[in-house]
Amino acid sequence: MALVAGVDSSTQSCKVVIRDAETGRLVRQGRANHPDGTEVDPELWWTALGEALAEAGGIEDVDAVSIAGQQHGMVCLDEQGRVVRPALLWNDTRSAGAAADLVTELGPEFWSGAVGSVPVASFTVTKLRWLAEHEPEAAARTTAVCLPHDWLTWKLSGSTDLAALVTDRSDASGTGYFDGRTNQYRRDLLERALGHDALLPRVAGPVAAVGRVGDAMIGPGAGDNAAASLGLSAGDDVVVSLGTSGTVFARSAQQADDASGLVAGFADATGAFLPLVCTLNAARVLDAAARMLGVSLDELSNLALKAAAGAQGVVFVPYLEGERTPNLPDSSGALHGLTLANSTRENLARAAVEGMLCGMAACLDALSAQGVAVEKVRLIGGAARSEAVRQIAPSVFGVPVLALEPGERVADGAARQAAWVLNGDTAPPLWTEQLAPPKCFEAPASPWVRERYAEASVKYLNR
Ligand SMILES: Nc1ncnc2c1ncn2[C@@H]1O[C@H](COP(=O)(O)OP(=O)(O)O)[C@@H](O)[C@H]1O
Ligand SMILES: O=C(CO)[C@@H](O)[C@H](O)COP(=O)(O)O
Repeated sequence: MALVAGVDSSTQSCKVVIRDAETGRLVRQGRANHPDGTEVDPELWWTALGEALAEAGGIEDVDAVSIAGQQHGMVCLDEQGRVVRPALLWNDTRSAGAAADLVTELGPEFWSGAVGSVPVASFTVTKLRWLAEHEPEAAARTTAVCLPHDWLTWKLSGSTDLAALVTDRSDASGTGYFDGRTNQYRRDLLERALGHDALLPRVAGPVAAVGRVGDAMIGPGAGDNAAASLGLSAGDDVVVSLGTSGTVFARSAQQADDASGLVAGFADATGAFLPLVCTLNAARVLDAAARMLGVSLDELSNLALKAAAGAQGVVFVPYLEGERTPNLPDSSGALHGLTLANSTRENLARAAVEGMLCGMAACLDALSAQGVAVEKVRLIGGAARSEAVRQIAPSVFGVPVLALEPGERVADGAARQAAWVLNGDTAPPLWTEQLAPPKCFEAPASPWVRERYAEASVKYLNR
């Protein structure tokens, strides 16, 4: 039996699944935590990967491995391949001013036309501009720039040669200096941001073997959302992922071109595209609400389900990390509409779930405005484990919600890519044993919840 390993090096943790390459049956798994914070020494990801692989029983008997990871993070390397400074993650908003400058210099239409997306603080290109302006010495020492999954793939291969750095289209498309239509880097945009050219990872095709670790082939890997899309075989369904980030995406034959900046024109992991909308506030909104109420996440879910839709007028505006969609990097969260009568633990719990979901519903609207049909959604990510989220989501989204058994969809997608690399077929393997059929949640739409949220959230912009 051939085995494949898939890795998800995500914001909060590193997860590994080892599956049967032919059927997709889960054989072993492991995980390890990442540190908190939006600036992280990449060595800590490497340590976590080692721990997660060890917990999964190692990869000595594995035939192929692929690494997926959080998108956009800026990993700068010097001439010797050493990390120049801690990586700035996708949810670090210090480059919001740099993003605004880059958009003003060239115009939003230019950006969406050139690279499919109008950069916000999450994009690598804005972090490089921030580096050039605030840490010019570190910018000058930057010989190569890569992304979290590229760096881990390189480390796993054992190479120290910068020329061996490799990425894939999906993650390259989140940099802000790669055009997924031509599959070419826009070095002019890299130079505009960093102040000089730099070595960038080679962009490998979706099924290229890019190296070896022991006897195992290494696949090109992917950005985490693209890996989830590959793992789910979601067809035309729209996916809502509720991890640290909240993302909404769907496969498409065309690169998005949204000059409003709401929809990012990313590439997927199969050679197509993945229009995507992303918030900074998803699962951690529920973590924060549970902390405030002094309850577990399961208790938070029970409380939320005891309150009526609309939480008797309480609105939780969820901009706890600032926000990316809408682009409000300096905003903060708020509890709105409290009265003596509605100030209950149940309403607060419900408002947290509804607030997070209303943020995602706006993302669904943005995707739909780009021509993507939103007839039902597939729910994944850590917060999709919450029963309250599963039951309330269809009423906020206004469409049925398909929820799978809890699992590691990004790591699964990376494993499926590894199996594809191994068998070299024209299409990814059909993994009959991988996914139990999703459970469908339906509920009458509750548009007044979104209306009340819209009224409340507008009062807290940039505060
Ligand atoms: N039962 C649950 N209810 C709500 N949130 C949950 C539950 N289980 C896990 N989570 C949350 O999911 C998040 C982690 O999800 P994950 O998709 O792994 O995030 P990331 O990929 O960004 O690291 C954490 O914030 C965690 O608290
Ligand atoms: O920035 C984006 C997508 O553009 C995020 O989706 C990151 O890729 C982080 O993902 P999670 O760790 O939240 O899954």
